[in-house]
Amino acid sequence: MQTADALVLDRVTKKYGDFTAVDDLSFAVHPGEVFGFLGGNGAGKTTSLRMVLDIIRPTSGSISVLGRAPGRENAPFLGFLPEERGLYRTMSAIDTIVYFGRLKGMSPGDARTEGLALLDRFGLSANTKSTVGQLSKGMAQKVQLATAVVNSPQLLILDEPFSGLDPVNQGLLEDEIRRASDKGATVVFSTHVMQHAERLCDRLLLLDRGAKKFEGNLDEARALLPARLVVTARHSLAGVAGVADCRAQGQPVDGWQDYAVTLKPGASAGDLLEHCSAGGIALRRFEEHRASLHDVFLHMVGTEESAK
Ligand SMILES: Nc1ncnc2c1ncn2[C@@H]1O[C@H](COP(=O)(O)OP(=O)(O)OP(=O)(O)O)[C@@H](O)[C@H]1O
Repeated sequence: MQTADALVLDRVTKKYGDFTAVDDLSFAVHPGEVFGFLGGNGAGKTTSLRMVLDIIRPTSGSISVLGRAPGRENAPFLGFLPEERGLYRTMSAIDTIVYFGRLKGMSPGDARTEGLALLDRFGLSANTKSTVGQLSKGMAQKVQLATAVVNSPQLLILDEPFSGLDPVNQGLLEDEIRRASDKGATVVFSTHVMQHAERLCDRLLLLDRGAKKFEGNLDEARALLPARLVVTARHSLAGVAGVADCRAQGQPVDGWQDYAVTLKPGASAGDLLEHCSAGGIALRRFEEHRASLHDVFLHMVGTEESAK
């Protein structure tokens, strides 16, 4: 196990009775990375993150958090936004943040100073003394985010942080993740919304029914899907090296026909262009369609439903 990694799961399994929620899962998150933990409903994301936080214990396997076993002594270095948001409804916003800062070993003064700065940055400076019960759901969620980052954690773990936030606050959260990363923190966040992962992640892991389907960066994820292009040519590209499939689309115009082209695994659009020019095949349009993470997810996990 590499202790230099911020987080390591080594062959971790979690069973509930006969049901395997997390299945022999291994991965490592490198220091300073923004790491996306992706999977559909019930994939095992929350279960895995709870084991990292020592809220539940693995059935087998081992976990290293900043080079140590999971446990309370990691609290000063960690930030955690749980999936179930839950704060004391009668406590004020600032007292809530100070309370969590104290739990993580901060002095009351430091926690208060940082808490006020966070509330200001999150647009809640007028609500510092409002009780959590008086805040809207999205506002309360921002207070909870503040409790996670108040101690400037080395490792920030966010479980479905975007759910329940409007688009403006989703943007604010993305900024906050980038800010933590710029300050040197390692960030792990779970989501089933691929667009956030696409914008933020250095690397990502795709989990399906408790098991790892993929670990790597975005380009590596996209390379799992065959490249697709739309090409306008005088003749079909079927038979050209690297082409798996070439289908005419619509009717030809002045002898020019649109084709949807799918390449063989490993073949690139650049190679196809070279083959066309070497073979004297005239082209009018040559557009590569980059696979989105959503496409990759559907390809790896199967159903449209699980991507929602
Ligand atoms: N305490 C428990 N007892 C029994 N089964 C559980 C328990 N906690 C989780 N599970 C099961 O483990 C599986 C993984 O759940 P988990 O909450 O980790 O998924 P998730 O990836 O976070 O899903 P979601 O995106 O829906 O939150 C689910 O099938 C769930 O029903």
